[in-house]
Amino acid sequence: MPRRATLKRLRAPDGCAIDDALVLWFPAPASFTGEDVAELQLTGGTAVVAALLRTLGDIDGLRPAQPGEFARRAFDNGKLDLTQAEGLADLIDAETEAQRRQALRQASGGLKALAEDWHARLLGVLGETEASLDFGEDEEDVSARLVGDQDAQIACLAAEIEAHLGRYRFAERLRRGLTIVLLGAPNAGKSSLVNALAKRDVAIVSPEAGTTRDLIEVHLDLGGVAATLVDTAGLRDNTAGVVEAEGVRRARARADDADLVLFLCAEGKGEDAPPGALVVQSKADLRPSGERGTLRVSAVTGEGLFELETVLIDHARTLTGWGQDATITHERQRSALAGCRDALIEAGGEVDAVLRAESLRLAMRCLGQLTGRVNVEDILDVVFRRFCIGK
Ligand SMILES: Nc1nc2c(c(=O)[nH]1)N(C=O)[C@@H](CNc1ccc(C(=O)N[C@@H](CCC(=O)O)C(=O)O)cc1)CN2
Repeated sequence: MPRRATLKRLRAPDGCAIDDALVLWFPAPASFTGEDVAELQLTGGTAVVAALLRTLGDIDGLRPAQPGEFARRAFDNGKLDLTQAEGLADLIDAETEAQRRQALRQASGGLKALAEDWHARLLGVLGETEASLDFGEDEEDVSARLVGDQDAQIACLAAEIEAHLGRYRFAERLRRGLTIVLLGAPNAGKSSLVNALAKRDVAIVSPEAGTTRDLIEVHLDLGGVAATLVDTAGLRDNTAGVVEAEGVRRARARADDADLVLFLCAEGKGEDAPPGALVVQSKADLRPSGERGTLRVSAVTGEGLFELETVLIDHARTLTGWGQDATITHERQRSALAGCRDALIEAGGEVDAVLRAESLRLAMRCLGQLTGRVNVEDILDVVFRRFCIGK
């Protein structure tokens, strides 16, 4: 029965029972891929699955799907556009609430709908531009009025796209997760803080300065935003050996690329913190209470940890444009849309109707690349390779 779960005994060709399974039958075109799809939901277990795969493998024309093959077929059959396929891959990878929401919006066609609206409007302007080519000299008034109208429409489209492009940076950070690098002198208590924030022992701590040599990463969920906290070797110039020196070099390199640097200091006010770093005073239990406004934590007593987490969540949300519902989340999407915007700006400044029409067609081609409407085999490979087996 189409689209109904039915309990069936599965048998090998020789009649031997394999399993009692739920069978779902999705006749084309109402399926995920748009093709006929049969789903077998087995009891589970290694031997059951192996027996079924053996039996299916003996059937001519059947083979296991490649990674991304289901999504690719759905795309080829018009069930998904490229931005939806990207959203789906992100949804599968999503680890936090904000990532899930952003990915689901894209998977359910948020960007596709915008692109289709832009495409329809572009087509309208292009049609008018081409029509104005047919006006003669004696109809100059009409043609001038039409050009003014087209200019307004083109400028409006370019501005709308620009506004979406402006939020890309935030959405991209949210999708891949933030990198927060912890810097500070040896023995400032960085590893203890990492363990306290991770709420488990991930980094080795000892009273010995220079314990952490290589980078240690922990994943945090900062109020729905995914972040990787990187514990580093303490910064000192007279390192104990080549291994520690390399650790310090790596720490600085990671900090240069970080979205946020936390500078931890056990003494003083962090005067030697790099510019833009968030300064945190550690070992608060051993210090006289400091001035108001400075973040003070103690991994021993837990003092200040809640406040630090609150500040980190605040930063994480600011860095990822919390509540902005950005639509462009991948560099591929950004560059296609930037091309579209550039072509629109070009078209807007163009007085010659033939050249203007040419730029408008280029803008439409860029939109086609965004959604995959334009056939671009190399782009498709990159997008669908990301999926795991069975999707
Ligand atoms: N059993 C099962 N659960 C699953 C999936 C699946 O493939 N199988 N999915 C796999 O990702 C997700 C659901 N995604 C799906 C997307 C589209 C269709 C589908 O049949 N689409 C048809 C009909 C739509 C409708 O009736 O509204 C279509 O688009 O024409 C099914 C599942 C999550 N859960």
